[in-house]
Amino acid sequence: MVRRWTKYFGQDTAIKLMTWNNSYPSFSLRANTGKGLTGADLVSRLKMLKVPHEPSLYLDDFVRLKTGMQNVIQAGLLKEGFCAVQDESAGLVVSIVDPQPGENIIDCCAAPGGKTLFMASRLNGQGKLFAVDINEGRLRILRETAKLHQVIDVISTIHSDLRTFSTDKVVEWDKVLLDAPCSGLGVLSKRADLRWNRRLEDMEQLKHLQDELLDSASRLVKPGGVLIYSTCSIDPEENEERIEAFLLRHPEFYIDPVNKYVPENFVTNRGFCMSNPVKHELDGAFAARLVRSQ
Ligand SMILES: C[S@@+](CC[C@H](N)C(=O)[O-])C[C@H]1O[C@@H](n2cnc3c(N)ncnc32)[C@H](O)[C@@H]1O
Repeated sequence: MVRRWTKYFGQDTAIKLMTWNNSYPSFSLRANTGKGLTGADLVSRLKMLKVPHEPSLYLDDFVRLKTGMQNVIQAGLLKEGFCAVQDESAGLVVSIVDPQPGENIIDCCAAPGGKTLFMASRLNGQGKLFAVDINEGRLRILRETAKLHQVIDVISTIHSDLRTFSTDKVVEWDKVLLDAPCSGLGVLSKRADLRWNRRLEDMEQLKHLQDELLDSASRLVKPGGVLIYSTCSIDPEENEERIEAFLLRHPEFYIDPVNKYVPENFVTNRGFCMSNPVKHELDGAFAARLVRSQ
């Protein structure tokens, strides 16, 4: 991992990344707008609880906490669906999907539902969100949380392997999100276990799966529709390289630069979104927005 980061980012950034991953992680909360709440409501609850917080620099309705998560849990804010724990890097992916009321959206690797629930809250009760996942237990969590967050009415869950689900489907979705299984190398500050478990061979298998899932997800996009590919990895082989390889296999798709959807300092020179723990003090994540031509 150290060799890989030094190769891709240089020694200075590699050291900063390791320092970040070894420090105490900060958390973000998203106010549940699906229940009619706002960021201001969340801020006033946190003030009442005397939990130190600051508003997100990038997203409305998100706040950052360095400490005090135990108080938030004990006060029942998560249990009552007042807010969700969600990193801003995940919020930025939803900004790139840009869900609009009335749209037909499919989340291809949806569980446990962080992004599904945020997207559902943006539909304002109009439209449909299909949540596919291979893991039934994780889909159950998604359904339970969707009820709690009062967004279940717009969500349908589908327990399936995306690769079989997509084979006999008519292309019909306005927007298709593929939040792919990945190494998780962007979230090591919160997932200390991963740094001991990841092996180089995993990376080869993951890249193969990511290509297969991208091909499957692309079958679901209607002409003129949008495919969003995201990971919580900062590794170029799981990100830019997967998209470049996909575009060679699928010339019917082109890159829609993400400048319209996220702040400029997240946009790469190819028009992708990249959050970097060292630069943005968020989890590392990647997203590409691709449009299917007619
Ligand atoms: C990165 S996680 C998704 C996180 C989720 N989007 C969120 O925001 O909470 C990847 C998910 O892909 C699912 N998955 C892996 N292989 C799959 C496949 N072949 N078909 C469908 N889902 C799959 C896993 O079960 C896992 O829940």
